[in-house]
Amino acid sequence: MDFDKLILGIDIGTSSVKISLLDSSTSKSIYAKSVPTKAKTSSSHQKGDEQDVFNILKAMQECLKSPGKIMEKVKAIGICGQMHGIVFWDEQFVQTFWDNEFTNETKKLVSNLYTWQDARTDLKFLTKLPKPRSHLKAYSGYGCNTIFWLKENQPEILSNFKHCGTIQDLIVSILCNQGKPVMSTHNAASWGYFDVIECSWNTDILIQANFPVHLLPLVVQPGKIFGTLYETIYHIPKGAVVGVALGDLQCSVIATLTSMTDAVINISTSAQVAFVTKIIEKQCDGVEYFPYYDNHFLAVAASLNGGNVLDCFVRSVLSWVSALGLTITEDELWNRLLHLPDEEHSTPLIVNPLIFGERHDPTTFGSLINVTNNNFTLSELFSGFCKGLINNLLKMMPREMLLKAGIQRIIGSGSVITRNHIIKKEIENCFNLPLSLQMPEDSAFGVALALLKNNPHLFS
Ligand SMILES: Nc1ncnc2c1ncn2[C@@H]1O[C@H](COP(=O)(O)OP(=O)(O)O)[C@@H](O)[C@H]1O
Ligand SMILES: O=C(CO)[C@@H](O)[C@H](O)[C@H](O)[C@H](O)COP(=O)(O)O
Repeated sequence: MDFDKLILGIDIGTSSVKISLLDSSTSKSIYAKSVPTKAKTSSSHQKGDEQDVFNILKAMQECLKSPGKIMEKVKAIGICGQMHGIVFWDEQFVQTFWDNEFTNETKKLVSNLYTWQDARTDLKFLTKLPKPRSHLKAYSGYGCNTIFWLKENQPEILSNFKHCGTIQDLIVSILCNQGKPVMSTHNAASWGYFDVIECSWNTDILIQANFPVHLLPLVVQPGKIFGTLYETIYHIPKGAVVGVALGDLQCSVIATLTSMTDAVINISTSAQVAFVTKIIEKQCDGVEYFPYYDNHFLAVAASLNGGNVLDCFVRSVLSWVSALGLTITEDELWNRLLHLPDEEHSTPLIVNPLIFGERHDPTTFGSLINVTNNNFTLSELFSGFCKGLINNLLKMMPREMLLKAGIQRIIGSGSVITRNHIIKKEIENCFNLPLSLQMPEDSAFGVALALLKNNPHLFS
């Protein structure tokens, strides 16, 4: 088929980088690819969660290499990714990508990515911080709180680097070869201390608390263009337009939502239930209102327990297998777990899977209930974890809240839903609404679609 104008969407997820090529004349995805980043790296803090930026860039390069000559048709590039996290860099670092020089020397020009799972800012630390002037609270793993912690404990990180942003902001800067980032409200709101209504950082509050406000990027509305591609790479022509980076959460919704009566459940490393609304309701524990588009918000129950919990379970089983002197590959174990026969027990095993706590309740962790002499099996344990994840989402965003908002259907997206039949069935059971499924590269497709919708003139 001959395509005229393509839009490339890139999603920098917590576990993998995904790309999608969207045909601007049909708004359909014509190519998709996902590459695991394997970026988790050791942290100097016991509760830290850090990723190696080079591994993320390498996974992105592998994705970009794969479509080949068709990339010559790319007119615009949209980038989204994991929210809340923060990475620091120097002007020169951006250039190293273009010089193809990822050496130990260039490692000094960029920090690790401190992810949304970083829990070093514990409750004790958070209580010392000023209260943000925003309808959004600032939790552990949020960029501004991580800066507060670094200022007190590792000030050299703040003095060694000139710029900071989310990982997707860094990638936008790299592609345009401009060291200084510009952020969308999606990502700024995910850092905390940002007033979405005023579109401004809480600079006065932050200055009073001796926060290095000079590090905070300029913020613009989502849909704005940041710049253009600096040089031709992977057949993508120099000059292709690059949009300001967006949040993966918002992009997963843009990709899938067809009506205001739909809610979206996305499960990848994390898990969320969200719907679009114009009104910020009185907040209840676990539901936040993140900026979406055009004065609309996303009411979101964002759980810290998603695919990462199943990953943790798989790793535990792998370590038991190895302790017994046996072997099984990780892929084979996933495959077996996803195809174990269903079991019926008069007393089913109940798994409360809160391995990572929740933002609104960070000190309550997981538990097993109703263990009997016949239900403590691999099948019951795995399906218990899967079901527990959905029951936890339901607790955070009750069905009544969805019905009150006029929601009539749930759209399921993210690789963990599309690959896991237990999770699909439990969503239908728990939420008791029709479920429609979308492809796993949803956010990469969504960020490309957002560029098309916000800048139709570029593709006419
Ligand atoms: N081989 C596998 N088979 C099925 N599921 C897997 C496999 N490997 C990882 N997963 C699940 O996929 C999740 C990551 O999904 P992914 O879409 O790559 O995440 P993200 O968008 O956060 O980068 C993991 O947390 C894990 O639950
Ligand atoms: O944490 C929130 C929102 O508060 C999430 O919805 C948001 O999507 C974050 O970016 C995720 O935590 C990371 O996404 P993913 O890698 O699990 O796809």
